[in-house]
Amino acid sequence: MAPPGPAGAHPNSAEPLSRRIFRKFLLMLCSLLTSLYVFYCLVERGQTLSGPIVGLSGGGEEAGDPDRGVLAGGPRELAVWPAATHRKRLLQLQQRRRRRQQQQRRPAAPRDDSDQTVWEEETPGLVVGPGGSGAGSSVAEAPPGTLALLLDEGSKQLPQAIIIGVKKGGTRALLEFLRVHPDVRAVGAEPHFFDRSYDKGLAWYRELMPRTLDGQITMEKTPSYFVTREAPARISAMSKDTKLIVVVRDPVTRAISDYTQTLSKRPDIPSFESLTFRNRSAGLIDTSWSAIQIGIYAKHLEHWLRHFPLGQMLFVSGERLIRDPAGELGRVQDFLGLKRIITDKHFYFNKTKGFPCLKKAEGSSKPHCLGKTKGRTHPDIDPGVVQRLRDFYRPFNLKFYQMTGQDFGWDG
Ligand SMILES: Nc1ncnc2c1ncn2[C@@H]1O[C@H](COP(=O)(O)OS(=O)(=O)O)[C@@H](OP(=O)(O)O)[C@H]1O
Repeated sequence: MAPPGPAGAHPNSAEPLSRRIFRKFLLMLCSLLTSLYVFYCLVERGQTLSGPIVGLSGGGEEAGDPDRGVLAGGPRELAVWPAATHRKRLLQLQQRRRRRQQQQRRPAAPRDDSDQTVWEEETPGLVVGPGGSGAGSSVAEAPPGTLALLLDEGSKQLPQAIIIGVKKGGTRALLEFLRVHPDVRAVGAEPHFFDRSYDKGLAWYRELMPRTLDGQITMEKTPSYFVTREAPARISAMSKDTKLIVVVRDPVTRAISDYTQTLSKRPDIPSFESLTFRNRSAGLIDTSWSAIQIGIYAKHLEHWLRHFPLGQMLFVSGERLIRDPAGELGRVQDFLGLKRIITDKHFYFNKTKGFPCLKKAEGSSKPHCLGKTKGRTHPDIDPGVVQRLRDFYRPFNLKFYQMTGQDFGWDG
């Protein structure tokens, strides 16, 4: 018979000491293994959802940007939007790579009839200081393997949509605003392929394009296409499905804007009034002057409609693009089959500039207005000459309204 134990002692207290120690050891081992497993799972989850992204972004500009549904809050949002976040980061990396390529390709002697000279100044984040933008500094922190993998993603495509005009219509503003959309990738400079460089071939043209991922649209803008006779047939030969966007503006203001640009580069040119007329006393307009000729929209449109159905063209009002950029961007996103991501939350009116600006430009967290060559002060033009031009354009404008089914309101 075993000796009685102390009062209240456990019935198993008779168990040998070594066995009790072994049981305790087993228990501790189990808890240790469980903790290790839980810890491992947490680390795994963290890496899948945010590891490379957080590592690359170093904090990320997306935080608190509910518009894109990316990184709006904590782990729950990460769990919901990992693909979108990854994609956004890819975009930033690709953008940096594109900037490097564009800087290498910078045109040696820009022509004076386009905004090629200023696109760089107007392309947000191109000049990256020592600290770099959010995207810039993040690239430097990326593990080399990850970076190489990310930079190799996507491929260059011919554009599926082109802003074909019109010069001084507001084409740069439209492109810069559209680039905010995560599914739009656009070349910054004007390629001038279908008017000046067609002989270089489509492979050359494609090489100018940024890389895109599945579902992203490649775009470019060259406003002179709208008035280039060969452009409709050439674009149609590239793809009959190309979507065409035309930003139009009151042709009289457009002509003055065009003249103002030329004047800024060649201050010694004759006055607007004298260039307008072939014979001033007879009131005969000089339609061979490009500043006047470009504004006869109905005539140019006729050429396009021989190659493209009207439904494949979108006419954006340059005036509304200034008054209500989000409204016009809504129409453009619908036309391109894009989710309406760019909304009024993306814009603010900059009183100093006198134009709407972006709260955050593509790949940047800073506000961005277009450069000083956009929104120039126009010279005062003789009101009689302005009236004569209004009379000249009226029938063409009415024809253009009929053709497009849109009244742009330039004639009262
Ligand atoms: N948000 C914003 N900021 C600045 N400027 C704006 C904006 N939206 C439209 N615009 C108008 O765009 C006009 C220039 O048109 P483009 O970009 O098509 O010019 S260009 O053909 O590419 O040279 C430019 O013409 P000017 O005012 O004559 O300089 C502007 O009126």
